[in-house]
Amino acid sequence: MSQTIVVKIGTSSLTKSDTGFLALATIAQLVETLSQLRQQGHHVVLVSSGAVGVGCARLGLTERPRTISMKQAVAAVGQGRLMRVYDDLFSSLQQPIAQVLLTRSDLVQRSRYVNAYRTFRQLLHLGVIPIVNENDTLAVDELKFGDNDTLSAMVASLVEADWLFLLTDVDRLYSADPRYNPDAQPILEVEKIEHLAELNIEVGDRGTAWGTGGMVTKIAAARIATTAGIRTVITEGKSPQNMLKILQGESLGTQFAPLPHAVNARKRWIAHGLVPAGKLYLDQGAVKAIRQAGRSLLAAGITEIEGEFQSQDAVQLCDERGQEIARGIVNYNSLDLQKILGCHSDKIPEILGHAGADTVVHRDNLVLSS
Ligand SMILES: Nc1ncnc2c1ncn2[C@@H]1O[C@H](COP(=O)(O)OP(=O)(O)O)[C@@H](O)[C@H]1O
Ligand SMILES: N[C@@H](CCC(=O)OP(=O)(O)O)C(=O)O
Repeated sequence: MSQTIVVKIGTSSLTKSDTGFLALATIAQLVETLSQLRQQGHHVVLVSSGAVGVGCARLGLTERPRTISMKQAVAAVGQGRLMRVYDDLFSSLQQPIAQVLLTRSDLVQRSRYVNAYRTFRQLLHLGVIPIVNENDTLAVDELKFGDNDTLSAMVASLVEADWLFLLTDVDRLYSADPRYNPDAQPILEVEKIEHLAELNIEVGDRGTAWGTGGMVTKIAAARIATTAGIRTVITEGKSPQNMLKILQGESLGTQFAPLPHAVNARKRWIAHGLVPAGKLYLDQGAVKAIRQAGRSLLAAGITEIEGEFQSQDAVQLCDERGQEIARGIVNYNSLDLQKILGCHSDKIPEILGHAGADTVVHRDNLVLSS
């Protein structure tokens, strides 16, 4: 059966850690594996990091740039070279590819999100492998994916993928960073992403010198993807052919099972496409009504708000401890909400001087966090 497969490969797998040069054997194997998946009839998207790493190698820089302008300039050098290598290798296997550079803002507006979806579907329909990266050269700091693990999960959700493979320089997730903890235990399967906290996994604060985010962002990506009904696998980048075995049912890497009841496309956009502009703190009753009974949020259940936002912006709904329990589109701006929080809905017209929506966040615009 034809499946949609998104594969993300990190800088740590694409380049040699000692020289920064391209890991050509790995890239060739990746290209062969992805072409094979296409020949088997699957739809394939590659999310490839490496623009900054390859750009640095090209310019003879020995460490990752620190300033934004330098990083953006270096990425412009590296992205072109990276695509040239991919195109040479894929062309020798008669596999057409396309470059898709995304910025976070491309997914915030619903119409642009839907437009991106249509472009991906068309490329996949044509049998092309889109190669995606963040548009590092133009992305602005306030509105960035920041790491390609998150980007790949959002792309997987956008294209309604069945699988997300995160290829990295470790063979799977461990109970702690195996680089510093020789006793770290391998984790083979995560049945429910909500149970991950119980495993007490130590992820450190970052990955390799060239990677961005380390395991933290891979786990965040798994959270986004599994919520969208996508099976997610963390596995070794230097053996991309293992993906074929995993698709045949072999237990390699760490596999995160998809949630059985994936949220619909619009709610996925609310949860991950939109960037929250504020926080609403809820009392226990409201948390229970939203979490357990699937109700809308009313002004009466809000105890405090944070941030300046407009009506129809996305906001985080948090419990009393500040833990996010859901996200949604708010029906009031922050100034009005400040006046009506804690009040019964009947009192809203009197307080504001005009009739407002009955709900602060309607349940159709509200998505529970996993
Ligand atoms: N619990 C953990 N299990 C496995 N690896 C971990 C863990 N915590 C941190 N890491 C580190 O994450 C690194 C991979 O992340 P990163 O360097 O960002 O790779 P990539 O370039 O593939 O995105 C590994 O090399 C490893 O040192
Ligand atoms: N967009 C950046 C990569 C960002 C990133 O997440 O890197 P990595 O952790 O190596 O996957 C680049 O192409 O260099």
